[in-house]
Amino acid sequence: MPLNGLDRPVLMIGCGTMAGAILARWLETGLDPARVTVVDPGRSAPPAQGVSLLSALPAALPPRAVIMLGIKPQSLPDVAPLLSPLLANGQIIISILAGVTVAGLRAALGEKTDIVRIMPNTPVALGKGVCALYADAHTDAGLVDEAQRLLAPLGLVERIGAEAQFNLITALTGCGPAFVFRFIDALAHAATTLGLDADQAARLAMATVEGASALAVQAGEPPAILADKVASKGGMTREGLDVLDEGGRFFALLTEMMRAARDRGEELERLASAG
Ligand SMILES: NC(=O)C1=CN([C@@H]2O[C@H](COP(=O)(O)OP(=O)(O)OC[C@H]3O[C@@H](n4cnc5c(N)ncnc54)[C@H](OP(=O)(O)O)[C@@H]3O)[C@@H](O)[C@H]2O)C=CC1
Ligand SMILES: O=C(O)[C@@H]1CCC=N1
Repeated sequence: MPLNGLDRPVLMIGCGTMAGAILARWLETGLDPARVTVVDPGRSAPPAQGVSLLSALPAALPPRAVIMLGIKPQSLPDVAPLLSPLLANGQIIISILAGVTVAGLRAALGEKTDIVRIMPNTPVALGKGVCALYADAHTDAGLVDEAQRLLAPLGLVERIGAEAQFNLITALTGCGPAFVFRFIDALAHAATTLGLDADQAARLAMATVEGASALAVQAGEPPAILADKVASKGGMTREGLDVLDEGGRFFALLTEMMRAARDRGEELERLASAG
């Protein structure tokens, strides 16, 4: 069965952590590996059996290919001049590059290119990711719908109306898993500092975050209310929450964290448009 009824060839240019996670999920949900070519000079083996691996772009690209840009934003100036002459109508470019706008991609790849800009995150590997999607009016609407169907097995796909919000959304969802991983680590570290065995603390922190996330998703109540429900009157939780909440410092710290990530996106955007 082709993935979501799509029978296009898939070309992945750069297949590291993020594009690799997308590919893993696509293969798990029915993408035929024989339809996939990965172009990645850094790889010594294809990411999965049946996938073709090239160390450089081929002389020609299939006319109806889905072309995923999985390189770092800093590699675009090297890749774009080689890719641009190979592009033709009917292909879809899907870019996962942080801080590179659709206009920036068109300037690099050609004005007539159909481009869908997405921001995935690594939990897509489990079908539990978030994938923000943006396309402008120059991209064929049918191709955008096709891209959206292709992304559906990755998790929550949300179409973004204003590209100006993309860097902030990237800070929340693209970078978000790293922030959550750090929080899990911090929970475990705190318990270890106060006397728990490190392995046990890591195990218990992980299971607590997994359970709390699952409950938050299906509870039908906002997380703030769920937190209050854990905090029994006169009990332990409130004492802990009061430390986090003092003077709004936890919210302030996370706002600072997200601002820093968002601002780096804006900086990457400026660097990309400066060429
Ligand atoms: N990591 C994440 O969680 C997320 C990343 N992104 C975006 O994904 C993109 C990739 O990030 P990430 O996966 O972390 O990075 P990686 O370094 O893991 O992946 C990039 C891959 O591209 C390869 N590459 C470098 N130059 C070329 C080239 N000229 N042609 C083809 N392949 C090339 C790299 O090889 P080599 O290692 O040899 O350089 C590497 O395998 C970035 O644009 C980032 O903004 C978006 C959302 C989340
Ligand atoms: O750190 C980065 O720039 C990329 C984009 C979002 C997650 N990783």
